[in-house]
Amino acid sequence: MAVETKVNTYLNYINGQWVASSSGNIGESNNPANTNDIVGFVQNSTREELDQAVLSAKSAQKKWRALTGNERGAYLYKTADILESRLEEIAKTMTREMGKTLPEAKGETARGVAILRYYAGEGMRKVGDVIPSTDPKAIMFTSRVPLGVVGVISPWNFPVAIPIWKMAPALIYGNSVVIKPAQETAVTCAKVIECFADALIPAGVLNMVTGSGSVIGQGLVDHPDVNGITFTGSNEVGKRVGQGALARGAKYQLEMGGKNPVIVTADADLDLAVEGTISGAFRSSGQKCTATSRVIIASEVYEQFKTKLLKKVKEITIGDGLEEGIWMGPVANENQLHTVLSYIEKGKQDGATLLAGGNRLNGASYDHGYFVEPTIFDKVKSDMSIAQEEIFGPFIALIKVDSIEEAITIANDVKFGLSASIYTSNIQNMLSFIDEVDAGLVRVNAESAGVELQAPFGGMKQSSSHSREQGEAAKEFFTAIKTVFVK
Ligand SMILES: NC(=O)C1=CN([C@@H]2O[C@H](COP(=O)(O)OP(=O)(O)OC[C@H]3O[C@@H](n4cnc5c(N)ncnc54)[C@H](OP(=O)(O)O)[C@@H]3O)[C@@H](O)[C@H]2O)C=CC1
Ligand SMILES: O=C(O)CCC(=O)C(=O)O
Repeated sequence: MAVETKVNTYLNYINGQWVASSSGNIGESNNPANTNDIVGFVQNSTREELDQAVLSAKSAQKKWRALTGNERGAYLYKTADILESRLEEIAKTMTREMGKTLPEAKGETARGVAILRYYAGEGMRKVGDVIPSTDPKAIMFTSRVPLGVVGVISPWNFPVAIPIWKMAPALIYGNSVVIKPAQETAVTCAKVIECFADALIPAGVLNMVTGSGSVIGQGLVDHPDVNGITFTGSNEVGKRVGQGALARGAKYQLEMGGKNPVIVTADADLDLAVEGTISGAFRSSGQKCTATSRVIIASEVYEQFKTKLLKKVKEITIGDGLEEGIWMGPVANENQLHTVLSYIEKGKQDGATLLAGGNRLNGASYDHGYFVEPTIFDKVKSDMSIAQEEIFGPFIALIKVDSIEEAITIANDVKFGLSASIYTSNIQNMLSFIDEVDAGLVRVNAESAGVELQAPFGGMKQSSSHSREQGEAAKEFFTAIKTVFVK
């Protein structure tokens, strides 16, 4: 619950109470479109608060798991209704806190509502199978039990959808939760938690502790009473989270980076491909793990595609995402800005040609924000760092190829394997791509970003811990299977 001051201060939510951190230390959450705008103050918490949250989650979980799935689902339905009634306000907070445009933020909040309803319904679906035993007098079946306390570590790029797609399945299957959201978007997360609190979720079942990744995030990873950790964020931190959880035998799930390719073949509908490239690469300022970052184009249509792409990129309006008519907002923070600008320099140094963008935007409404132009590099080789490393900004690399085989080889020539897309009208191209591309999400004649909540989501190679989130797949992580033999 917010404390009424001029700029609200957001508290931790522990054991059903909104409480300040004993550190007395609060941090500012700023608007990346205008850093003078303070969105709220959030707690920089200590390990003690984390311990209290885990303790209350542990004791509340026993009663929570004893409820029927239907009863747990009722809390999620109620939370969904409350979130829906606050959609506009929470979406605006999201735009102010991390920069994506208001229509995108509204879409994401609506997606949060839909995810809650999906998992509320999951409380009424089957949890096991009957398996024939070799003993004719026995019955054998599987059942599922919750893990216990689940730690959620979430990033700033989807501040409503990602926390919800982790918390909702954790809760419906009978786990209790401690969430540590990215400090960057802790205000938006606090508002989501308010919706659960207003739905009267029992005390201790859901807890939020804000603070730094190295203290609260690492604390969750190391805590002996946290039985499962679900993480989305960078590869570097994700690997540390996985290693920490593995070291003490906790279950873990990691969703990390991408370097997602779009292949454009000679027979593709080029207008459609350009539209999908622009949307996949530059929506949310390219800050999606599923964003397009490499465009691999058949030599026959390379120049034609490039001309159409350059024309379309010029139409992008950049500014404060709260303003009408703005298509692309700022990047989320100063670090992101520096990362993007440094890759622009690297691209030039490595010998690629800057085709469009490449600058931080200056002047009147841009001076207090982290605005960078949509950037396109030409003549990129697959071994250049701009073609290999996740940049997480409005940045694409164009690569020319002479065959579908070469296109797929280049598409796979990175350590990531999250999402991949192809634009083609040739069925054989489609089938080869679907079969051979290393990606957890394969998209044909559609942009690389775009996830449906009822389908499994996750990557191959270093994009994930090989697990899947969302849809029914979430059950695999948030429960443990028991095989039961009764005679
Ligand atoms: N796959 C994806 O969707 C995302 C990928 N990224 C990638 O990561 C890059 C950097 O973004 P950044 O925000 O720094 O990502 P991080 O991986 O640092 O942050 C993700 C989450 O992990 C937390 N965290 C940080 N350090 C630790 C730790 N030692 N132990 C446990 N949790 C920790 C963060 O907390 P806090 O923020 O409070 O420090 C945040 O909640 C981006 O440029 C992008 O490449 C980023 C976000 C999402
Ligand atoms: O593309 C999407 O909708 C989801 C992307 C995502 O999960 C992420 O960027 O972390």
